[in-house]
Order: sequence, then C-alpha cells, then structure tokens
Amino acid sequence: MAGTALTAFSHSMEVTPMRIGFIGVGNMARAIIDGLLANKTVAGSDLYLHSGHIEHYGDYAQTIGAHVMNDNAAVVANSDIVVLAVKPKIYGRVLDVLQPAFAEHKVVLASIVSGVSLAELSQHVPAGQPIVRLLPNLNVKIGAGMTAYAINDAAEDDAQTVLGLFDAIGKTMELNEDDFSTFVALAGSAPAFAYLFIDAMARAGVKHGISKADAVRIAAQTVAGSAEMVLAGTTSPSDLIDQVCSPNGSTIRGYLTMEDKGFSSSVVAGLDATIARENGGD
Ligand SMILES: NC(=O)C1=CN([C@@H]2O[C@H](COP(=O)(O)OP(=O)(O)OC[C@H]3O[C@@H](n4cnc5c(N)ncnc54)[C@H](OP(=O)(O)O)[C@@H]3O)[C@@H](O)[C@H]2O)C=CC1
Ligand SMILES: O=C(O)[C@@H]1CCC=N1
Repeated sequence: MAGTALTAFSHSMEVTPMRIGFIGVGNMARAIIDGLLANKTVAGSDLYLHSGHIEHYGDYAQTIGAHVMNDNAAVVANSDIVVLAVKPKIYGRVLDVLQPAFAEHKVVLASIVSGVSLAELSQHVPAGQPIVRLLPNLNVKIGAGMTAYAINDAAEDDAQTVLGLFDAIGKTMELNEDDFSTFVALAGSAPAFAYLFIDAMARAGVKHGISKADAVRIAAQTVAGSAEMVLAGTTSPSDLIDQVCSPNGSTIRGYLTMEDKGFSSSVVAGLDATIARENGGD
C-alpha cells in the first residue's frame, strides 16, 4: 500500500529469517501467508503448517512449498513463532494439549484469535510463555492490512520478531486490550463492510446500465482512491465531502438522500452489533 500516514506505528526492524508455524490454515492464516510470500518476507520452506483436515490445506501447503506437520505439537517443535489461527470456540482445547510442547520449545505465541485476551490465552500455556495478541484484517493478503497488537510481559524481548512480520504486510498499531472489540469492528470485520458498500454502488451502476464487472471496478477504484486521499493528507473526511458537494449540484442530493435513508446511523448500528458480539453478546 502506498500510503505512509501510519508510519508512526511502524517498527523499523529488519525481519530476519525464521521458522513460522501456523496452527489452523483457514482464510486468515492464508491471507497472512500469501502476503508474506508475495513480498518475499518469508519463503514457503520457512512455514510449518497443521490444520483441521489435510484435504482442506494439503494442496495449498504443497503449492506454496510449506512443511505439513502431523500435529500441532510438531508445529511448535519446529517453529520460532507459532501463529494460532483457529476459531475462538476451540482455542483453549487446542492450547491445553500443547502445554508440554510450549514448555519444551522456546517459541513466541502469536494469537490472532478474535475476542481472546492475553490473560485468557495465558491460562492455557505454561507460565512465562511469550504471547503477542494480534488482530489483523484480510487486507494483509495484499500488503495493505491493519493490525492491532498487545503483548504480555514475557514477550517484551521477542515481540519485535512477530511485529516485523505484520509490518511487512500492512500497518500495525499497539492497542489497549479494552479497545480490541472496537478495533474488530473498525478494521477486522470492516473489509466486509467496505465490500458491502462497493457491491451496493456496483448494483446501482447495473441498475443504470453498466455491466457488473465494470461497475465493481469503477466503485472499488473510487473507494481505494478516496481512502488514499484521507490517509495522504490532513483533511478530514467531512471536509472532503464538502469539496465534492457543489452548491445545488448532484452530489449533495445523493448525500442528503443517503443520510435521509439512515446511512451513517446504519453504519454505526452495524459496528455496534459487531462490538456487542465481540464482547460476548448474541
Ligand atoms: N477471517 C478474518 O477476517 C479474521 C479472522 N480472525 C481470527 O482468525 C481465526 C481464524 O479465522 P478464519 O481463518 O476466518 O477461520 P477459518 O474457519 O477459515 O480457519 C480456521 C482453521 O482452523 C482449522 N482447525 C480446526 N480445528 C483445528 C485444530 N484442532 N488444530 C488446528 N487447526 C484446526 C480449520 O481446519 P478445517 O477447516 O480443515 O477443520 C480451519 O482451517 C479466528 O479466531 C478469527 O477470529 C481475526 C481477524 C480477521
Ligand atoms: O467474523 C469474525 O468473527 C472475525 C473477526 C474479525 C473478522 N472475522
């Protein structure tokens, strides 16, 4: 991503070659791996993978040249960093089985499990285990991610190795754990909301006679450029809206109609629902 506005959050370290394990090779693990491979931060041979069903990830592992491990303990035994990328409902069971492996091998645990705190993670690993909690988003796949992180005391010396990886595939920001649920709504889940907006724009294009493919490209490029404008400068989104809305023009009519239909309040309500779920609600 070209934007540099968030470089204050970036870590200047060089990423040294290391062995990176993944426990769980689903959508998010693959986005991270694909991003790291695409910019050559790691090679496939640096990766040690184990996931639920070999038929779901065996071909992928072979394609990228990663090592397939027989079980999660073998991932820990062969790695310097272990990325925990399983669903929140099973993370405890997965870690409990791995206590001896963590006790025997010095690794940094990098959890991307949404909604699970450092304190909760530490209940399932030996005392003194270095842990970095991260919340990335899908855009790490193209090096344009937004990742929040928090580290425990034991990870003070080792966290940089993990953070360097995530800096290589987007922006990173240290965040108070109390704010992680809000961050999920603003960044972790938000690609889905941005895609929803792009898709809705494209449907309007189709309604007015442009092909869906062309309308998606037009809408996506416009959203990407608009985001770059916000990141590149110091002008607020609301001032930029004023620059597009000509007096008595077409944009102000569209803007006011969207607000009349509840655009901003719908977006806020959607993020509220995401945050509530992250905090344990329905
Ligand atoms: N998707 C996203 O945008 C984001 C997700 N996250 C977090 O990342 C984590 C993974 O999410 P996501 O990738 O979307 O989910 P997926 O369901 O795509 O991936 C979860 C993976 O875990 C594997 N798995 C299941 N049981 C085990 C086990 N016992 N040992 C090892 N692997 C196992 C599954 O394998 P199989 O399917 O073969 O059973 C699957 O590949 C979640 O905790 C989520 O909160 C965080 C930020 C963003
Ligand atoms: O939907 C979820 O639960 C996860 C959290 C962030 C993105 N996906």
